[in-house]
Amino acid sequence: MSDTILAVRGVSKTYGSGQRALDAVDLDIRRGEIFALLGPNGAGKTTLISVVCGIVTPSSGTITVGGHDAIADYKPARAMIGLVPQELSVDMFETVMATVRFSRRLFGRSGHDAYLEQLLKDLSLWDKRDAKIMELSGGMKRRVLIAKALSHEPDLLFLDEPTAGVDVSLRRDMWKLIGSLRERGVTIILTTHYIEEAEEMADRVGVINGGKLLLVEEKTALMKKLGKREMDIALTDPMDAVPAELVEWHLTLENDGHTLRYVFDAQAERTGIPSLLRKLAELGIGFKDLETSKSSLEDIFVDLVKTKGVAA
Ligand SMILES: Nc1ncnc2c1ncn2[C@@H]1O[C@H](COP(=O)(O)OP(=O)(O)OP(=O)(O)O)[C@@H](O)[C@H]1O
Repeated sequence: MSDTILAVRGVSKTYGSGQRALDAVDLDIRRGEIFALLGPNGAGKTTLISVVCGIVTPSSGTITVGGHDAIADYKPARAMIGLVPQELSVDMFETVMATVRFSRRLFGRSGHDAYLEQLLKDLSLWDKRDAKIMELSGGMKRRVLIAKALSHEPDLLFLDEPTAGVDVSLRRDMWKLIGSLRERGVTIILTTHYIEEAEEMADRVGVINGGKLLLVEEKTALMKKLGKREMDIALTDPMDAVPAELVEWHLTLENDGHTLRYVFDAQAERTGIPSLLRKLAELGIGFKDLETSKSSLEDIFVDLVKTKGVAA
């Protein structure tokens, strides 16, 4: 079994309107990973999902899902995919069970109620199986969309903005749920505006903007490579300005002059910390505490925006 479940090669899409939504995208998704596709509004995330799912035809390029050509061999390719769309796409008057059963049949799979029962239980929907969708809360409706997408036992699940507009506790529930899906062996691609979400969930992160995939990296490597560290020096006596003798460290004064902040490259061989501390001692500047912190994926994204021109 190949390790690559999805291969996107040179895929471009120009809509009839002339809008170029995807520009020569290459992407390999590994079996079993959680991949977060990060990008601002209009970056091309939904279009990328749509071409893989056969909803939008690419202008050029090829897509292979589990070895099947997603265009020439559409049916088996599509059967391997579950799609949780951004918007609610269910019949409000149907019951939960009828909705997932219908979805399963659409893919030519019948019976196997044991699977659906377990699925609804995993999604905490079993008690609501006979309720009409319109009677459910917003969070439950989202879970129905996931149940629907998983009804035919796909290998690859797309979640388009899984937590857009949901409150913090529901977002955390959703993250837990996504984690448990991965444990069941489902490969997951999620799109998100929330960097926190990518940071929490993803094994790898792709950043897309203007239809171009700007970067694909292991999340931890990305954070390590592009990460900066901060060191806050809590001063014994506050100061009005950074002394001229400390100019080479580009320090900033924070916290009403009580804290000196030093930002340094976590990967650099020389951090500059020992020499800075020596200099402080030389100048007789006393401090009570030193605290270092790592940058988040959010800081990294903001940096990328600056250096690669990703419009945030
Ligand atoms: N059916 C369409 N016809 C014409 N242009 C479209 C169509 N769908 C999307 N676009 C355009 O293609 C570009 C990419 O849109 P897409 O929906 O893929 O972005 P996105 O990253 O999913 O954005 P969001 O985060 O807002 O959902 C945008 O400029 C959008 O206006």
